[in-house]
Amino acid sequence: MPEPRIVRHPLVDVRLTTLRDETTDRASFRAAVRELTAMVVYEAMRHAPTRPVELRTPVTTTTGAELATPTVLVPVLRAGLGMAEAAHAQVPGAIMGFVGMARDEETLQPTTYLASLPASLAGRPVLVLDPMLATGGSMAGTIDLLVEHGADDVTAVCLVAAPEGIARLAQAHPGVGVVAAAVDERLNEHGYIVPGLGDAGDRQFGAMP
Ligand SMILES: O=P(O)(O)OC[C@H]1O[C@H](OP(=O)(O)OP(=O)(O)O)[C@H](O)[C@@H]1O
Ligand SMILES: O=c1cc[nH]c(=O)[nH]1
Ligand SMILES: [Mg+2]
Repeated sequence: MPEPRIVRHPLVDVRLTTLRDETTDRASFRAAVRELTAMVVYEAMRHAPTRPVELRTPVTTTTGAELATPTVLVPVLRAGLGMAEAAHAQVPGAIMGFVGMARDEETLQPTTYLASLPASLAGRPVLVLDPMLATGGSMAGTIDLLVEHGADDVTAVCLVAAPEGIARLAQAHPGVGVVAAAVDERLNEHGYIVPGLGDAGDRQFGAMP
């Protein structure tokens, strides 16, 4: 597995601080998720191949660029839904699939409740969007589904990752790259990232009953 790519930038640090602060309200939290997603997706697309396009400016003709292969974005519900629109704004031509995963907070095992994906993902770069990579179970399970659909070029795009999740993903899917805004210290005994930001789904959308 390639080394995780951590986006280092003062504007990233400021947004992360907003996310980590327990006094941040839900609307401000969602706004920081969107802003940070734009930065992390920008980095995730750094090596995307382009092809030349000829165009006219008001002054002359010139050569521009367009993405060579349509990207597929896959937010992992619920928390990844907050990243979807900002990622799509960065890559407007992308198509989007959806995976729903919920982690049992006792066993830490994820259950899939939704998989809406293009029939074939072969040859298409796929960015999986989930703010939290904790034990790595949800991300590894999502990528299992993508591989079943033929995916061969997958990047996990996260906001906060734990070393444990990165290691698990490296073992389960060694070809998958990780791009994140931060790699934190560790998981606690409840499987939460430390220092982390709490439950990214609850902080955006409210606690489930
Ligand atoms: O790496 P893991 O240990 O699997 O944990 C990470 C997962 O936990 C959170 O989702 P959660 O299950 O809380 O669902 P939610 O987005 O609906 O809150 C998060 O958004 C990831 O999907
Ligand atoms: O810290 C964590 C771990 C899993 N899921 C979250 O939302 N936060
Ligand atoms: Mg949650």
